Amino acid sequence: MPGTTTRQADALHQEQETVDDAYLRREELLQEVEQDLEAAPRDAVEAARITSLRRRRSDLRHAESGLVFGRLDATDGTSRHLGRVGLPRADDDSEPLVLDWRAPAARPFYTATPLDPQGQRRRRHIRTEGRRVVGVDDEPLDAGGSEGEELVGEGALLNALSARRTGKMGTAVATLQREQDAIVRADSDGPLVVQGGPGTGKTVVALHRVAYLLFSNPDLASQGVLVLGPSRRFLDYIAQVLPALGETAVVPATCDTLVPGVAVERDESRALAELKGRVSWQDTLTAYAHSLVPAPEALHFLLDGEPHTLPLRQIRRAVDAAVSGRDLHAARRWFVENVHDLLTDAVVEHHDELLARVEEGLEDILERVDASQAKSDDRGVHTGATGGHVDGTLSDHDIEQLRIRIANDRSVAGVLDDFWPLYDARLTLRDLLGDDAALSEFADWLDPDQRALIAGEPAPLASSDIALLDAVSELLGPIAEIDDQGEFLADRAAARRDWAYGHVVVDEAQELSAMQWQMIARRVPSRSITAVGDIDQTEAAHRHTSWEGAIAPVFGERWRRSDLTICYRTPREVMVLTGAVLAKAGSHNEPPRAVRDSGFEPWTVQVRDAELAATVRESVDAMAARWQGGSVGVVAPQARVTALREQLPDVVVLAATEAKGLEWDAALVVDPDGITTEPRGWNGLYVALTRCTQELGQVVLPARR
Ligand SMILES: Nc1ncnc2c1ncn2[C@@H]1O[C@H](COP(=O)(O)OP(=O)(O)OP(=O)(O)O)[C@@H](O)[C@H]1O
Repeated sequence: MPGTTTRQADALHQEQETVDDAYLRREELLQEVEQDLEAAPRDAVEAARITSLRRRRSDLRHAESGLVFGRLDATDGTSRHLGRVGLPRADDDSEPLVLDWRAPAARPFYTATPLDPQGQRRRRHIRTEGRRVVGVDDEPLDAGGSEGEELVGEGALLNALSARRTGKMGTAVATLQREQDAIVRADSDGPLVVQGGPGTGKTVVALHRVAYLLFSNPDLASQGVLVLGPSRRFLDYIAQVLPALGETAVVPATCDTLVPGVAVERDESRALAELKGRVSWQDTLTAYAHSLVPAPEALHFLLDGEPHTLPLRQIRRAVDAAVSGRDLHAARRWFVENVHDLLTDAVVEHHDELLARVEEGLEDILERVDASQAKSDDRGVHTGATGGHVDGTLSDHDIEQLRIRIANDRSVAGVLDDFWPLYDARLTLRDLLGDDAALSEFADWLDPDQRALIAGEPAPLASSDIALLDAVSELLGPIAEIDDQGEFLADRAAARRDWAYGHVVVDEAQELSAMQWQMIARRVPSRSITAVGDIDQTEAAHRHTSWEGAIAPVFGERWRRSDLTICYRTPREVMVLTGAVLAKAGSHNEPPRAVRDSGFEPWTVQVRDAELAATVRESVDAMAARWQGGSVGVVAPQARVTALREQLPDVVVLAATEAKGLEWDAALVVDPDGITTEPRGWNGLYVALTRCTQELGQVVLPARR
């Protein structure tokens, strides 16, 4: 229809003008920020302003794509453009040229429907390639509607979803759906667990939530946000999806990298990973750390050749006072200071006794000398702070000097070190884990075989040791105060094990052991946590089958749950296969509903072992030809991966474990039965089947006996 084409051309033209204005305005704003940044900070207020300017610069620089992606036309005749960052007009008072997607006024863009138009007449998605507007998708919101209109901006969404997958994760900021938006903007008090099946946008939601929280809660930038992902590859996503995040207040990490200066040094069996992830370790380690508090005894010191003894009674009191509510090293510091005081008192007392004895002797002599002379001497009065050096008693200053000398005395320090040594966290953990007798005392919930398994492990750290090490480090406390260093908050936070973050986001949260949850809880005293995951994709050794089982040991009842129910990745043709697989995995959940058809029926070829290699090669080549410009991936049982990789050097070949979180246009699942016999069983196959955005092929071998 020519009329439609003209209207479309007009719309493109009109939006191009806005987009051009927006890029110009962004340039101006960037220049202003650069100029402001040239001035060196003079004080703390200035320094905070500089930090916020840097953040603004980073936001502006990284908003190159998606600078403007939408428009809302209200029923009152006003309209607003939306984009990745807000762009105020030069005369700050009027409506911004572009509204930040995170601003409250932008919300109807993600939530308005014809049934609930929220004062809006039309929603427009503006598609751009670079700086060029290539399309607009309009959705009338004033035409009334029916129940069950599930998708927001359907045209733009389906367009985005059918785009080729290049291996890089795209941004979904323009097409976030209602149930996703509700989670992105949810309150951040207390733990929020988001359950979503494959392809429901859990990672998308988690990362956009970080951006939203930082925008809506400026204080968060000074506390930092920890984003925990399953792997380095996930962490790279952060830079791809929300590039501006990485530079300032966000610390990306995996559970294995959470303790600064410590890395995983070896693999471990699933049996050991499961055992060492149990929450019972928290009590075990607490009791073990407590056993390191020394048993009180009288302490003997030698100062300036003089012996001094602090009796058992005093030491017991000092130890008891020190340990209450403190970690072991803080208690030790408290105790040591207390002993320095006690020792100072003892020396002063000793000095006074000596003096008194000298005075008694002197008085005998003085009685024999002229009484008037003795009177004028006035030696019997203790003048405290001022007269000490005159009359032989110690002044406050003398006592302070004495205390300093005692605090720096090597022999005193030696006695205290012997009595209450400093503990290295790693050696302490090793001492416990490597000692069958200690394990039977402090971990009586382990049976003898389990103890032997743990005590027989080599010293280098495995992944499950990191969470145990973190718990031990917390119980011991730092040996000395740590200096905060680094220009950006993210650098300073990452360098400290004891940094208290304002919020923590966890992706693939179903994989966390109870001890890893403890490790996270320690880092966010406010418990402001967003955890996204799919309990049905659990791979970790603990194999939790419910969020209650996974979370309750650490958070009890104090957490909320939200569900994502729509699958944006995997097409309907494939998702219908997954219900049976999920049931075989023992899940009571339904797979998520697919949002679209791909038009490709999943296919299966049966081969004998001898034909496997050739069939896989052929299938991959055919898929690659069909999905040019996109991606093809192969998922196979672990035991076949090496051989397949040699045979297909140009294709990604992964075990089901490694494929979690990834997606390709086409996926070839090799030997699905073999995948179900791996430790993850049917859950592994569920992951494998849900990796494609368009086409699924399966190469099946004869059933095993
Ligand atoms: N609202 C959206 N708009 C556009 N694309 C989206 C949207 N939500 C999700 N997607 C896309 O769907 C795909 C799946 O998203 P994502 O990887 O976040 O899902 P997931 O739930 O983490 O999946 P998995 O459980 O398999 O790891 C990605 O390509 C993502 O970009």
